[in-house]
Amino acid sequence: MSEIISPVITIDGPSGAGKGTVCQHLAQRLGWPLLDSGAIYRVLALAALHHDVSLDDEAALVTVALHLDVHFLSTAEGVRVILEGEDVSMALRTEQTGNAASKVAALPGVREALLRRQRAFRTQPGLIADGRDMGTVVFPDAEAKIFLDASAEERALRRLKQLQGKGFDVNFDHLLNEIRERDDRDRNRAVAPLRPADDALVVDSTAMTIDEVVETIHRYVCAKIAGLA
Ligand SMILES: Nc1ncnc2c1ncn2[C@@H]1O[C@H](COP(=O)(O)OP(=O)(O)O)[C@@H](O)[C@H]1O
Ligand SMILES: Nc1ccn([C@@H]2O[C@H](COP(=O)(O)OP(=O)(O)O)[C@@H](O)[C@H]2O)c(=O)n1
Repeated sequence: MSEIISPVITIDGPSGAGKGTVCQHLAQRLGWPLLDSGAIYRVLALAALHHDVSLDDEAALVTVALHLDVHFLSTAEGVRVILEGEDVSMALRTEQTGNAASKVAALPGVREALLRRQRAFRTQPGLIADGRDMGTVVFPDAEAKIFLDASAEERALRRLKQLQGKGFDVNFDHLLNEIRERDDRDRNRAVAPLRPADDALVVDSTAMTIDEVVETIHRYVCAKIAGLA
């Protein structure tokens, strides 16, 4: 009996480009589940801190990655992330955690250790995968690949408003520096660097509203799935 391979839509791009927002809209429209791969790297960074593992100790981080005890719970208020029985949903979204995630994500052994866990999210009727290397490494056979970008200044502004809305005390210059530092690390690492897949649609959202981005990507994805694009 031949195995049925579920379709995947990948949305990759730098921090603050709008990947999570677009993925949530697509998930609602298509009724497909989501993989937030960045959350897995963030959880690993938090687990390392909990266990006093240094963010450059590759061997110890691989062990933590292989035994990660994490659950993603869908609730009316959104997804709650439970690490080793503790709700870490708030700590997960800080820029410090994002920065720590990008340090552990640069280590080849860590990426290899998390590959199978990410691929296991592939399911019927299809998967929407959000990250940095979804279209290039994790799901190279995806049906539709999108690389969503925006200027660093626009992304820092979006992040500022988003974090302020959640009650975090943040500052634009600091966020811009952190975004640039993280972009640099993600784009220049040796394994699975942040870059568009050769067959990705590149969307620059700097001057686009959320609705415009969602419409553009939804239209492209539908055409791809129907075999028209
Ligand atoms: N095109 C857009 N214009 C204005 N704000 C946007 C746009 N896309 C996303 N945002 C906002 O920017 C913030 C970051 O978006 P998010 O989807 O979390 O980005 P990412 O997942 O790429 O890091 C959110 O508050 C979101 O509402
Ligand atoms: N597929 C992925 C997803 C995230 N990451 C790393 O994890 C960090 C946090 O990812 P994220 O998607 O949660 O970050 P934001 O785009 O939400 O800021 C990124 O800066 C990357 O270094 C990765 O290397 N590969």
